[in-house]
Amino acid sequence: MKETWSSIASLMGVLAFCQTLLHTVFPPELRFAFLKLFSRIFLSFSSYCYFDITEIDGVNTNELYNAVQLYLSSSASISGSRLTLTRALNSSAITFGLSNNDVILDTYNSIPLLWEHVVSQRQSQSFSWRPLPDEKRGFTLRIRKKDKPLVLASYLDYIMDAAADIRRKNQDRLLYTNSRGGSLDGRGHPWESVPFKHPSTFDTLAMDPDTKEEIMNDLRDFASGQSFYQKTGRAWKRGYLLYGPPGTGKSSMIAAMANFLGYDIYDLELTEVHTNSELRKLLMKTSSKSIIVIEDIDCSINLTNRNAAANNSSNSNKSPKTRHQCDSEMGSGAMEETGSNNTITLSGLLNFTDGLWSCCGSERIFVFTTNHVEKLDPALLRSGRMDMHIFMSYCSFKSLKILLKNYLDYGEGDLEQSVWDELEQVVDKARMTPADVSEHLIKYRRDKAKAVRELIEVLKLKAEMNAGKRGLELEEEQEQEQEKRTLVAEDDESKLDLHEDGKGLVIKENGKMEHHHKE
Ligand SMILES: Nc1ncnc2c1ncn2[C@@H]1O[C@H](COP(=O)(O)OP(=O)(O)OP(=O)(O)O)[C@@H](O)[C@H]1O
Ligand SMILES: [Mg+2]
Repeated sequence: MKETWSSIASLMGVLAFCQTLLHTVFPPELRFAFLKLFSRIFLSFSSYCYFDITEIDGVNTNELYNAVQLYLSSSASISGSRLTLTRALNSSAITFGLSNNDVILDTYNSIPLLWEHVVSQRQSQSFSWRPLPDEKRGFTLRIRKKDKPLVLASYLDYIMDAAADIRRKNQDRLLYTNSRGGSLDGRGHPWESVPFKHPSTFDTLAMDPDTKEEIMNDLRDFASGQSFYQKTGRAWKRGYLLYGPPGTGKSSMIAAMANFLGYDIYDLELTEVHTNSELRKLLMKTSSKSIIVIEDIDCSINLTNRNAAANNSSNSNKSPKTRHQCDSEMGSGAMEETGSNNTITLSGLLNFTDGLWSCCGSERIFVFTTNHVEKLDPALLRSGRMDMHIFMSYCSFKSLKILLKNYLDYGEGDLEQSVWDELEQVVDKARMTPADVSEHLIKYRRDKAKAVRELIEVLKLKAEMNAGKRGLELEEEQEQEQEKRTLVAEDDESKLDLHEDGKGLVIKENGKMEHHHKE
């Protein structure tokens, strides 16, 4: 018995010695290693496993941390009573997040997941190339061990996607331009961006409501059609061609599309791009969920001569050549044809929108605008390339109603029926663009009644002018017809005409008639 006690006492002594040794002799790193060992033993008996997602991973910012933060900020079931509020640069919305050391319960496929936001003070820094924040932040995810495969397989991807969506919704759209052509900046980007705050929406757009609805449905189907595009083996992209006279709302429509879908816009200035490969580079640097716009496509490039273009492109594909070589090979004829020393070709552009390269991202919309659709090559118009052709026309009665509602807040019952009738009668004949009409409404918007009166006057005037013009055109046409007829008659007279008229032979030559009586 005495021996047992003495052995216990000696064991205690050893333990106490170990503890003192641990605190005095062993450096903190070793103590930390011991603690880690103990926690590992503890965890091996626990039915949970833990994932740490730290804010800074080595020297890089951990993207997953930001994504989790955003994702959790969208969750309404935050348990803590203290929330952190943030507003990012260029953002119009405020997001809230978990406060320090707060927890939140999430469920995914009916599996419970517990998130904890762990914040601790960073120990005084040794030398570092990059100063680190004073606080060490991270999320710890606790899940049941048996759910681990599912979380690793899809939950984290789901969080990344959800965070990207939230970011897009919170952040203002961006408008990118390639003002430097296709050349790259210091960070290897060919695009420059500015926040895009165009107020145009489908509500403010004056056009036929049925067409508008059709376009909106088309966009909706496109944005939610990932599985459809995958199933049918098509690249997830769509092309729209907007055509019509200047001031009919083509650019406004693009802005409305971007605002409707929450996409960024890449405004491609084709005249600044010099080669097909530059064009391809630009395409590769566009992000998904974006609208790539080429305005006034008929003015940007000579798009009518596809064969010549194809030859040029195949020439330039054979071996890399300098611009100078290429230009001299193209010869002055080609230069005159394109109007500049641009070597972008129609086939290059078609590859850009349609070829294999167009699939290097997904969920992208191409929009081309033109005032002269008849000038475009049929290759550009064939279906599959430009899926929807949208004609933006002069202001119709339906469009006018939208403009009156938006600018003057005049609905159906706010004006007398006779006024509506008057407007309806003249608006089509006036052939005024929505831009002209809205200019008028803005001018007199302080006096609404006057605005409508003035508008009717202008519409009538334009309608008369058009009718006059049409009258003049008709007169001109008639005159021309008359001239033609007289020319034909003169022509007929100049011919030799022989016929009998009962009394004898009549010879008609160059307008002169001779009678030869029968003997
Ligand atoms: N359909 C429309 N609905 C509402 N506003 C319009 C419409 N069309 C034109 N506007 C007004 O006219 C202005 C010019 O329109 P916009 O720039 O969209 O015309 P566009 O068709 O792109 O012309 P262009 O062919 O010259 O580029 C816009 O700022 C907008 O206020
Ligand atoms: Mg425009």
